[in-house]
Amino acid sequence: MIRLRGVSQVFGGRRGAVEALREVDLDVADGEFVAVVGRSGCGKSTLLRLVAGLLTATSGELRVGGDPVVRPRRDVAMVFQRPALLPWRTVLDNVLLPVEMFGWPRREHVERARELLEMVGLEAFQRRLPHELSGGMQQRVALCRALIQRPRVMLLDEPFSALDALTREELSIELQQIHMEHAGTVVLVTHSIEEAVLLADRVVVLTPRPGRVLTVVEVPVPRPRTLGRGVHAAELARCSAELHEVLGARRAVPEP
Ligand SMILES: Nc1ncnc2c1ncn2[C@@H]1O[C@H](COP(=O)(O)OP(=O)(O)OP(=O)(O)O)[C@@H](O)[C@H]1O
Repeated sequence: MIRLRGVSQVFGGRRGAVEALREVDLDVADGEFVAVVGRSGCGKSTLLRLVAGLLTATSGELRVGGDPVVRPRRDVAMVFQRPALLPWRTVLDNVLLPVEMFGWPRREHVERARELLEMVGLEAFQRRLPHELSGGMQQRVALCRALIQRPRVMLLDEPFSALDALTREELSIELQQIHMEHAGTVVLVTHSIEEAVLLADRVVVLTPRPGRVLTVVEVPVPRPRTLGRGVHAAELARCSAELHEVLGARRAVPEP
């Protein structure tokens, strides 16, 4: 589904070039959930923006569903750290925004938008404005806005990092449910190892800038996964420990 071969990204700037990614190879299968972790500035968001077609790679090959990525695609949706809802539109109309942008018939999609809002517990809020909602509720609306596209690929760029710890856990569990029900391919950028291990089939660790794939940790735990003392807690803890070790070990290496 997603295939990166030798993908490098160099940003030009007045104070010199910044090499964000170097020769990244990565495959993400249909329906797979992959998390990307790494130190701040290692190129995680850049990687997502490349897959989304918001940026063109300096070099290398990038394909989604077999096609080279040259621009944003309708079957690839992205959710950012901030929900970026339009403040003057109701919750329902925010969810329907992609429908308008793509020129799809509104009437056929209103029911689907309501179903999505119901799925995340916001059916009673569809006529409210974004400022009447908490941060967690706003991010749920942003998830619904992405899902209305029926994307084959969801790209999530630290979607829960601005939320408090409990809301973040709640939304992680909801995201797992969404992935199980919609069976799409998901790439999640996160700073949280626990979140990555709870949600992902594989966790890709990038090196500090320039980002390269340092290692990939498999999480061989069936879903639904639970936080805390579930039957698979020991296996999830083992994966977390492995990732902490890999990321910690890199910190001990002096920067060149
Ligand atoms: N448009 C741009 N122009 C110039 N440099 C950029 C641009 N976008 C990103 N960079 C640089 O590329 C590097 C990687 O940035 P990126 O945002 O992808 O990292 P990240 O791993 O997502 O960071 P964080 O975890 O802090 O969000 C950084 O050094 C950043 O300053």
